[in-house]
Amino acid sequence: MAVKVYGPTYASPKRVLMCLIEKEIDFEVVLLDIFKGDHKDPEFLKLQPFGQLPLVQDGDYTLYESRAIIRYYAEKYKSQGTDLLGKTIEDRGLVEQWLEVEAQHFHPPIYDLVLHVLFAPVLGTPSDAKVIRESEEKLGKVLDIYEDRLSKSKYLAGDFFSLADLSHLPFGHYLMNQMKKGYMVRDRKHVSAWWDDISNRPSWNRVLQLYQYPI
Ligand SMILES: N[C@@H](CCC(=O)N[C@@H](CS(=O)(=O)O)C(=O)NCC(=O)O)C(=O)O
Repeated sequence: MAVKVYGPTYASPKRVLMCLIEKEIDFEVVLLDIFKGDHKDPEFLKLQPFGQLPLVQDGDYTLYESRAIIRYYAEKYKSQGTDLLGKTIEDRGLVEQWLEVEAQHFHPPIYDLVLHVLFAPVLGTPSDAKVIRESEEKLGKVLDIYEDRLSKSKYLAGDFFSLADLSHLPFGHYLMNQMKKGYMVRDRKHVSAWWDDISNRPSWNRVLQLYQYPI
């Protein structure tokens, strides 16, 4: 039975879709419309009490939190498709480190930029120039650390593409495209080369081809 992925058009679920494609795992999707409040429907909340996307259903097994889901499938199907976790426990430690860096340091400022630059005009919520300025400054400092790391290592965890790199694509795509802030990457030579490498993977282009972002 195929894995069911809820909310494929949104950014966080795209982490899951790319992982499933890299691991050659069949999936089907359930389209939901956040702007219509589908994710706050009582029936959905029974499955995902935080009312966020993605959610996956794999038979009787249900999982949410995109980074937990990609770790689960990368481990469950370690010997199938692309190895996204590295070969040694030391590799794995670095994959986990950079996954956490993405969640704790890269994601918060970029998420604030997405909300205040892209979603605010559509939702009629405030677009706070101070938040935008501070988020860009925070993200710039994070990308400076990435520039140093990627001057010594082709990918974040080492010489292999991993979940850590994959996890950056859905919101990095917003930065490079819809938000028109690609200069933050292009001004950093090694980050720029890394972004071109990971964003040109056939799996990511397949995700973009199948499921357009709502904004
Ligand atoms: N930590 C969660 C965050 C998921 C999340 O924020 N999803 C957004 C959609 S997107 O920002 O990823 O495109 C959502 O459901 N937002 C609706 C809401 O938070 O009410 C994960 O990684 O799965």
